[in-house]
Amino acid sequence: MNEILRLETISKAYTSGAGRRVQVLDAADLCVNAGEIVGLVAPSGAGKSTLLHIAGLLDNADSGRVYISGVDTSQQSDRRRTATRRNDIGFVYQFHHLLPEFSALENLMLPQMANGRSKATAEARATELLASVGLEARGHHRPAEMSGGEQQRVAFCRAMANAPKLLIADEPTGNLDPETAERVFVTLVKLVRETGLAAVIATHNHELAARMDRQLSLSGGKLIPL
Ligand SMILES: Nc1ncnc2c1ncn2[C@@H]1O[C@H](COP(=O)(O)OP(=O)(O)OP(=O)(O)O)[C@@H](O)[C@H]1O
Repeated sequence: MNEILRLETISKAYTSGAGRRVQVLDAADLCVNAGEIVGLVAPSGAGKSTLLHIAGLLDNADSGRVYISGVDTSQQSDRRRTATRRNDIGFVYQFHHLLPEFSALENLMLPQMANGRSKATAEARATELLASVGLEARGHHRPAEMSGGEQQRVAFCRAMANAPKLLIADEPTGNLDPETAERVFVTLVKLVRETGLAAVIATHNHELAARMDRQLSLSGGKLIPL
């Protein structure tokens, strides 16, 4: 088994403005292998986004450890962890967050060039990625010139642009009508399967979650199988 993500006894609490302490995660454990898609289905406020932010190295846990490909990121410097996040983790959110003034191709080239790829190499990969989601004809369109489903497929490609090992997706189809959500979800699964990524996908959609390899929920701050 090629373990990509391991969370060990992750705890996180927030203190509200009124001084009330909310223990969102309480010694949560998770292990995801390469090629595995894990669905995270839990009620609103259960802590899905908090967990994904910690797993994606966007936020720190109060205690516990996050391993990416066996490396304990809790022991890394901030700089090193930022590099791990940029190189090894791709993110998809409910809203596409593409840069509005740039074309689809440019949106896929920029993160690669920021990681040191040449313009020509970045463009070749961007073109290949767009073709893999059936959007070869949309490369020169800006986000506003594409449908919601197309925008989200470009966002998936952007998450894959730097060939990450781990994909973190927070409600990736939450903003789409059911039919488009279905089509976009199929594309996401195809991309993940082709690349052998490990993926953690939070969704409110039980039907989509049922088609992932494993489904987990959050209860009392812990991850439990569904
Ligand atoms: N910065 C913060 N300060 C205080 N409380 C917070 C903060 N961020 C999140 N919370 C609280 O932590 C809990 C978990 O939030 P989180 O966003 O992780 O839930 P979620 O499961 O992703 O919810 P949703 O499905 O509605 O997006 C909620 O009760 C939320 O109000």
